[in-house]
Amino acid sequence: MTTKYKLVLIRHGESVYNQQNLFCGWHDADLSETGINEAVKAGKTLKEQGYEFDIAFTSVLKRAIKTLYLLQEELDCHWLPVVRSWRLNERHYGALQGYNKSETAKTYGEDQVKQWRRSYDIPPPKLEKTDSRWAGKEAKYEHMDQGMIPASECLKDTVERTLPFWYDSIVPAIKSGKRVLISAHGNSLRGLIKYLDNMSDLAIIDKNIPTAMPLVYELDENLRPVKDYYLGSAEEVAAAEAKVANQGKAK
Ligand SMILES: O=C(O)[C@@H](CO)OP(=O)(O)O
Repeated sequence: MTTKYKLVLIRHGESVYNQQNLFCGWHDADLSETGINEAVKAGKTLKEQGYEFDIAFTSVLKRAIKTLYLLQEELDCHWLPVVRSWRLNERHYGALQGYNKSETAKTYGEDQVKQWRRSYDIPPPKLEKTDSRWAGKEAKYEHMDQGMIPASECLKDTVERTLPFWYDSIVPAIKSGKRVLISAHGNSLRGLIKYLDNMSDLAIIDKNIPTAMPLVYELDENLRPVKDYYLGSAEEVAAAEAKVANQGKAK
């Protein structure tokens, strides 16, 4: 297999919800100061390593949009066409959104929290339409088919709504020779990676994505991965992955 295309994926920088260890999902949390710095650092790394892009894709959540903008600042490519879609949003965390992950582990147990966070097909408890956190109340989802607004999602649900966007919008861009950058979220990217790497439902459980660390996928002509790597040292990546995994511990 030889590399024909390079795709760069990045999870947004640390958000204020990540900082406070709260389940975030579709809540539109902003970047924290650390998250801003992480995104700037990632932009500098891409610049130093000579990465250039022709198009970018992101979600409709500001932590991913702002991360992308900070990369554009560093790469001096503000002109880049940017396509935003709710289909790249974070996995919807249902009624858990806004709750502290460690506190939730203390109440329900670490195993239950790990199941909610990482099982492939068990969704967290649903959010009611009457709840003030219901996404249907937000302007950004006004034009969306209201029946598509999730009450909660497991990773399988997330994959099912992300892949149509991959096939319809991202694949044609890659195949037309455009250098693609995707700024998204821990779980929307885990879903995409599961698909690209053909990972089993069990294997994906232990995959955690660090904030704002560029992940390069080299793809062959059929868009199958030839290799993938983070633009960061192995130690840095391992520490950042462990940090994400440990967020669900009771502590
Ligand atoms: O809270 C969330 O929305 C996600 C990403 O921050 O968290 P987790 O890693 O627990 O799936």
